[in-house]
Amino acid sequence: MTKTHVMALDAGTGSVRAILFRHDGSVEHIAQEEFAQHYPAPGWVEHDAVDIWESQRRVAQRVLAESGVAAEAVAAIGITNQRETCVLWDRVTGEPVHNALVWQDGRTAGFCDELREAGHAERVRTATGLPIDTYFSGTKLKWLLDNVPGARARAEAGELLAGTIDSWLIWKLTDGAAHVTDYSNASRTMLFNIRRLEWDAEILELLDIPLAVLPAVRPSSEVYGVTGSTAGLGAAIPVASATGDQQGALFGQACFTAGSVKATYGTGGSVMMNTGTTLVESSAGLITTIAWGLDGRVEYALEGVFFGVGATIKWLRDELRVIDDVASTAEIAESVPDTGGVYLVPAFTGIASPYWDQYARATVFGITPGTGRAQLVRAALESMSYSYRDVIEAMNAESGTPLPELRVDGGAVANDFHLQFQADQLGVPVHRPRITESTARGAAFLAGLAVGFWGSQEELRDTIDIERTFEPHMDAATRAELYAGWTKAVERSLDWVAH
Ligand SMILES: Nc1ncnc2c1ncn2[C@@H]1O[C@H](COP(=O)(O)OP(=O)(O)O)[C@@H](O)[C@H]1O
Ligand SMILES: O=P(O)(O)OC[C@H](O)CO
Repeated sequence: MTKTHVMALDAGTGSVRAILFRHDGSVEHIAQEEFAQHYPAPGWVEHDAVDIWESQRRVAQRVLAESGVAAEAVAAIGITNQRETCVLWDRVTGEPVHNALVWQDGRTAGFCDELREAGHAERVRTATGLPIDTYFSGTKLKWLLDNVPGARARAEAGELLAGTIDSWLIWKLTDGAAHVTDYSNASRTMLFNIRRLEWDAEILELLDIPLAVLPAVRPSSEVYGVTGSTAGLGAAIPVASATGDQQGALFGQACFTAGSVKATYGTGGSVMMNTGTTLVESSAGLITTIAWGLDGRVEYALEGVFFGVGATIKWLRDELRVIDDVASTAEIAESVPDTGGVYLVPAFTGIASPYWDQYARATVFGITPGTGRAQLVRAALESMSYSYRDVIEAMNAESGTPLPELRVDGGAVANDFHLQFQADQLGVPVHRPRITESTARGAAFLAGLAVGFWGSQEELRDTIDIERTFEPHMDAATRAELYAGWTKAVERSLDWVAH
């Protein structure tokens, strides 16, 4: 049968999606499901990996059924996923030995302190491009091996497999035939040497992690296997790409040349700059990471990451319950001229780039008797723009070339108020593409390239169109004054943590 579509599976932090892309890069259909978040203790965040798999399988089946596209017409499946989240499972039964520890989970803070105090930070950063932080998978995997009864012995006996969500999904999709990850996901584990392109034996020893549990590291665009009966899709479809979602978005926005940048606003978020085949070290709190492995080589990126982005908006809805739905926040924010001096620092699970403090917690400053829901909602939305400005200024300083414009994507870019404020705070135009699921678009193209559905990545560039550009309007004095307030609020937050 003629191949007409590629399916992307986007396993995000808050929801999973299956998206069918046509050959011209347009979207045929999207199926999406949210899944449960588990908070077993303050600062701990877990997902049930079986839940993720079941939801992912359901949306894959649904996207075919609802669109009427035959499974045989799907040229390939590409995976893109929340990164760092760690699963450990039994290689025979396929049962996870514990809930997955999510990237937001901070339970390994004490061990991270020990590693830093023992002087390992520089060695880890040089090898992996990462600061020692609870965010990355390495200490999560150690926690599972140390704390799940019998896990370490079973891992050493070769009975258990570990991986990030891409590995877990590929293993399930292929009926256990492939235990692999790609370079971009491997580079988020704090266990992978991004210079030598192999698991780092010294760090594995330091964290007491047996090599036998880890997946093989493969290019981001390659046929890893075909879908089996567990997936229930009705055809053996090649599983042909894996990419961490932020790197997927970099690819999906066609940021193929060194110096090109995109910003993604999901549950968490990221600003990422392609640095080509050059591994650039940051002295300003940015991460050095692998963008993708493709065409026989890896390319690198500089990244600033954010833990509290769309998660902050969901917190207003689910925990504080001051809004009914996230989409209403734009109108609520616009109902007041400003926040009245209120700043929300969204450090719910610590602060990442460029400050890196795993003990920071969210704070709200500047509350007065007149502060109400609208000011708080507006402060939450504005916090995204300020955080991204922090990182983009660091990138500008490091690259020596100020960013002329910003391409954005992810769920929260549906919010016009937010993008206007982002343009105002950066002082450059912000471009929103028509299809804001860039992560999935990247995964689809990487998969399509592996099976010859698309002939070159340049074809992707031609399929992107800008739906709206937000031009900066704010006067320089207001822009500076507002940002100065943010800077003070972040400093105070960090001080509070220290004392
Ligand atoms: N209109 C909106 N305004 C603000 N935030 C939004 C809006 N729509 C969605 N979001 C946020 O976007 C996030 C979902 O984005 P998505 O890219 O799907 O994330 P993920 O891949 O992490 O699941 C949610 O956290 C939600 O709060
Ligand atoms: O699921 P998202 O879109 O919030 O992305 C999460 C990041 O990959 C975490 O590093």
